Amino acid sequence: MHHFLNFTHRVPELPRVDLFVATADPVLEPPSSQPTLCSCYVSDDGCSPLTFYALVEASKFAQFWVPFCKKYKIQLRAPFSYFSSVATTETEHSPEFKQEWSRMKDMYDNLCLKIQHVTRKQIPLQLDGEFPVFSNTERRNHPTIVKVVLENKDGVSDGLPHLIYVSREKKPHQTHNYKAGAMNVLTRVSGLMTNAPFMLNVDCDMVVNNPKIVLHALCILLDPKGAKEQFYDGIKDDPFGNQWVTVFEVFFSVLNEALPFLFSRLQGPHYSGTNAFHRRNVMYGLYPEEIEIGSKDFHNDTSPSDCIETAIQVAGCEYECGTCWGEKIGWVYGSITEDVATGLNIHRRGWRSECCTPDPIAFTGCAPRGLLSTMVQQKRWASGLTEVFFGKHSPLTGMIFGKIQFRAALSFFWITQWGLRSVFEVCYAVLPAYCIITNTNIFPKGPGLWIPIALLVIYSLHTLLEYLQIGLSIRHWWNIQRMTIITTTTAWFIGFLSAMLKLAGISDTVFEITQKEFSSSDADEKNTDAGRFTFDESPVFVVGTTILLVQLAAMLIRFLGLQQSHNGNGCGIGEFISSTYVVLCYFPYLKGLFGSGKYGIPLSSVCKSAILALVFVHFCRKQRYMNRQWAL
Ligand SMILES: O=c1ccn([C@@H]2O[C@H](COP(=O)(O)OP(=O)(O)O[C@H]3O[C@H](CO)[C@@H](O)[C@H](O)[C@H]3O)[C@@H](O)[C@H]2O)c(=O)[nH]1
Ligand SMILES: [Mn+2]
Repeated sequence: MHHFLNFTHRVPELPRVDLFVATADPVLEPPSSQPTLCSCYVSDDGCSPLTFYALVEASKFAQFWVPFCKKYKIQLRAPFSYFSSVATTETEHSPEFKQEWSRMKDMYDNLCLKIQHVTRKQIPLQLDGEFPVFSNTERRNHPTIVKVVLENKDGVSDGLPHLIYVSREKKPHQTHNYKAGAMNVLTRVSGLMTNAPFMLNVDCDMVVNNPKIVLHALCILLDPKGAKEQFYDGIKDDPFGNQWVTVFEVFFSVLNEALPFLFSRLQGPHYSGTNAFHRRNVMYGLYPEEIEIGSKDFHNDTSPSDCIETAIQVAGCEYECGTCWGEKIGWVYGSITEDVATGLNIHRRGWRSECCTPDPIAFTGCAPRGLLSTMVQQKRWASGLTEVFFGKHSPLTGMIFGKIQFRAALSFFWITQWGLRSVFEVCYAVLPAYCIITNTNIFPKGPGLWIPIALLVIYSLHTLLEYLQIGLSIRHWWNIQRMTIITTTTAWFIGFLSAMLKLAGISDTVFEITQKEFSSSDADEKNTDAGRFTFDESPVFVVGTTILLVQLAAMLIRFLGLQQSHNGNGCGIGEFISSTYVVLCYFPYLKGLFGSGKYGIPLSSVCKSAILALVFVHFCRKQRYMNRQWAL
């Protein structure tokens, strides 16, 4: 990352950029991944001496690594990705390069080893020297820690940029607003220290893939603003549906295109929380018409270490009390998908956003690699989006009272109804089973049945073509179809329920961090886990198992002939096909019923599901009985 900033230093007429990295948990987000993105402002919500240690060590490494990259014009500057991609030593390189290359490789391996040892507690972290501030801290209870890890004192244009570690103050009973809170603290701290007119924020699980991204983005930003992300290092065929390939290919590019035939041009892609550049002024709540391009000079000449005292103040718990932070200024509070809420809030002021898609792609990131982390993430999104849907910053109010254009509002509407939609998805998933049990129908009989069948076939072919067109496999397509059914009916449903509990004032939603699963390709081959479904006792799996058991019970009832006798208009083949389709989607769960260890659904979850399924069957049959009485 350093080099971009240097790049911008070297071209004096370009404005500067402050880079924010958020990290929150040294266990789920192992710091060994962080040196890959050496950065300007690092927020550590975990208040972890480990993260700080990793940062200090990484910055030492950077002093050798960055000159090496510059000398040999290396594009992929994240050492993690650079050294794991093969074919670097062998071919037609000069002996000098080879020698330096292996020296860098040794240094990097050494760095990783050091961090690993400390992570695995093989070497205790000495809390002396730089570290005593961490000695009496708890994650949820500690004063602000601000450390200047690197400082480019003399403003050397070729030197490394400032690197600042910030762990904002936490008090046990004070809400800290998760990532949004962290970003707002960085906005203020950076405002004091460097105050660049633009800022780039990335999550700790992102890797910079194209060192020229800042230049590319600035080109756009000197007009509007850019946001775009892609994922690297995914599992083949995306078994848990996390890579969002078609979403980025289709949805984002559509949002970004000028589609002249309908209304006006869209306002641009949604802010998705990471890999985005913002104007500082936008984050300060300004409207487009309040800004005269280039009129305001953000420059300040103080050096970061002069501002530590003030920085500690603005990173304190009480600083925001009674202010507009999280409301009109900065990242918006009140939703655990702060990105959508914040994006909406920016668009409603009439700003436009734009995708920046240089070649090679600017950022690569890490998508959850297992079912458990997928569920955590999807559940959080469903809760957060539901909070936005019913909250003050909903797309509807944005359109009516703000400047969100009609079609932009529709796209926000589409995304924020994910949680609510799950209620319908669950109903649809159990409806065929209901029909089979009660011997009723939802589909027409005879030739009329061809209508829903044709719809299903057309839909499947259409989506399949979308995948094949961009070179994805049929397997990939099916994985996505299946995971769509599974996540919408389980994780989203639980997420929706927890958002409802929050709205009812019963409990609060919690930002559960997704595990960052970095793995190199050779580890992946040995790792038989890749792509296999694993389960735990989360309620998410109870919902899924219940849906499956309900279908199985319905089929059993049908085969045992326990359905009520036909009165000419009973359940037909359509309902049966639908129910089979649900079972097909839930096939990994069926295997899970018989699996053992983490590959099996825990007995307690199976029992809960069985009880729920029995209750469902019971009510179906009671319902049928009541219907019959009513008919008589
Ligand atoms: O209290 C917290 C919680 C999280 N984070 C950081 O937030 C980022 C995103 O968390 P992660 O667990 O990686 O969630 P993802 O589901 O991968 O994140 C997506 O969804 C989030 C909203 O739900 C957005 O904030 C992210 O930018 C977007 O990539 C990470 O850098 C965390 O360190 C904090 O700084 N403080
Ligand atoms: Mn993430």
